[in-house]
Amino acid sequence: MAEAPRTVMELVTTLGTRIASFMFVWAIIRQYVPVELRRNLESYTHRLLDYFYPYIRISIHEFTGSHLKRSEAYTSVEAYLSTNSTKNAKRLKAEVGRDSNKVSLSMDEHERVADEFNGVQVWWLSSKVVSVSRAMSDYPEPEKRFYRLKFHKKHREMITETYLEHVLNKGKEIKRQNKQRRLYTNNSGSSIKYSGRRMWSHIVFEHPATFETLAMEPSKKQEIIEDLSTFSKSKDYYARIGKAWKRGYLLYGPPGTGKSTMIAAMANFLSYDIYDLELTAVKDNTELRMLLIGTTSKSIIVIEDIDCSLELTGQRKKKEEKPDKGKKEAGKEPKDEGGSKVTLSGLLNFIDGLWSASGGERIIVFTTNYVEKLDPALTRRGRMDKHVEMSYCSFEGFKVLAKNYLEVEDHPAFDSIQQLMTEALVTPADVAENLMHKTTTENADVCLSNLIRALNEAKDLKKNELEKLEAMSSDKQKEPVEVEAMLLDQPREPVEVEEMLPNKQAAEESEAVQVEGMLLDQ
Ligand SMILES: Nc1ncnc2c1ncn2[C@@H]1O[C@H](COP(=O)(O)OP(=O)(O)OP(=O)(O)O)[C@@H](O)[C@H]1O
Ligand SMILES: [Mg+2]
Repeated sequence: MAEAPRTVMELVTTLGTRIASFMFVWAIIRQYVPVELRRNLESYTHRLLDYFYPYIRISIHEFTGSHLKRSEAYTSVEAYLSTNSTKNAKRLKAEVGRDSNKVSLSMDEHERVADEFNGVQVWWLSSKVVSVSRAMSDYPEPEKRFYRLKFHKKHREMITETYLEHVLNKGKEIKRQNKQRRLYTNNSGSSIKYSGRRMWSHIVFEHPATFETLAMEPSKKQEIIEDLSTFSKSKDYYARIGKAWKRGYLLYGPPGTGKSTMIAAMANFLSYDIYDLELTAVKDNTELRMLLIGTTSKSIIVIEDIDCSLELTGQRKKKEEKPDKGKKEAGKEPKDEGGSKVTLSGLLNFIDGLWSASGGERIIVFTTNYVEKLDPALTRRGRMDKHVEMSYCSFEGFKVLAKNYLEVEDHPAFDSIQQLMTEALVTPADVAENLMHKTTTENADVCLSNLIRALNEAKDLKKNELEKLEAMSSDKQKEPVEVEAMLLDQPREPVEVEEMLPNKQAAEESEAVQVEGMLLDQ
């Protein structure tokens, strides 16, 4: 037992003597051997050491070449190691990135962390080189920081081919998630210089909507979440089948059912930027193409209220002169004379992905209150891959809103609300409006009774409308005679006659044929 300390002492002594001898010889070499020879000697020594040294080292420098731009590989490794090092490293540094609002942690200089990939152990070291002239110069060079990866040489192939790619991809993903997202809008046509990004102006996108706070059928919500996450992981799949990596969503439903909220939730879920494309401000197809080329990868391109945007709805547009019930505000009506010359075919080309030869994932979302007004060419499958109906509020939807707005998951008023919701049509926006505190003294009980009152009102309204419709349909029995009389007085296009009929949809099926027949007879 007494042997052990003596052996250790001997070892230390021997090692000390060897180091001292080496230092002595090295000092003599430095002093008497010419620089050129010394360099050669160093190089041979490194080669000799490398021959016996079983590890390979790869350095990734912060700045490469003469550019003062940080290397993307370095920042990706930094981001990749941030998660690993927060768990394992003892010395960390905290920074807030230029495009981020979060504090990000990374390894401090000369810190080392281990990582494991497919059962193989690797080590990362963070280090820096300080230039000798740095301290004396008036314009000091920046410190040259780098990461060094060390692994056993028997894993060379796996590390260089698979692990490094994994690190860079993972790092890019983390960087993107930490980045502040942006909401871009297209500038007015006249001021556009056709130079990519200048066509878009942006603000920081900070919408708090998430799928968790979105009120909609749970199974439908889950389907969308899965669709989005499959899409975002399908780079290789899209490349294999030769399709542009994009996905089209058509969101339709009455105002206030959460179409815009859903877009924000999608952007937050995928950490994508949003490009809100105002088609009425786009001069022509060329400008549309330039705008789209100016969008970045991993973004959602949104065209809201597509039915109100330009002459995209084909022939039927001319027929829809009368604003329907619940139609958009005046400001959202299409701009016509002298405005945009974007055509349906221009837009279809864009959706078909001809422009997106530059690759990169993009989601295109159209929203509309009137899906039936859109040209079928615009909505056919393959162009708009997913059609999502955003509908009136269900009881499940209400429960999500009650949790968001009141932090209430159960309440005695829920039973009557559930019953009323089967009898009245209200949008999630209506429900949200009632659940929101109007004063500081309003509590959950008050908000829920407000909602019950609103539901009762909606129920009465629905009842009155039904009664009116019934009255109208009984009047309709006399109509063919009246219409025939009008037609004899003043012949019209069959379409216009259809417009005059109340309850147009039902009339289309049962009576349009009859009226057209009458016209032909004339
Ligand atoms: N499904 C929903 N889940 C959660 N909140 C909703 C939902 N639908 C509407 N809201 C609330 O109502 C407000 C209006 O909704 P939103 O703007 O998303 O409706 P929209 O369908 O886009 O309407 P429009 O057709 O008029 O553009 C939102 O700010 C949100 O607070
Ligand atoms: Mg909207």
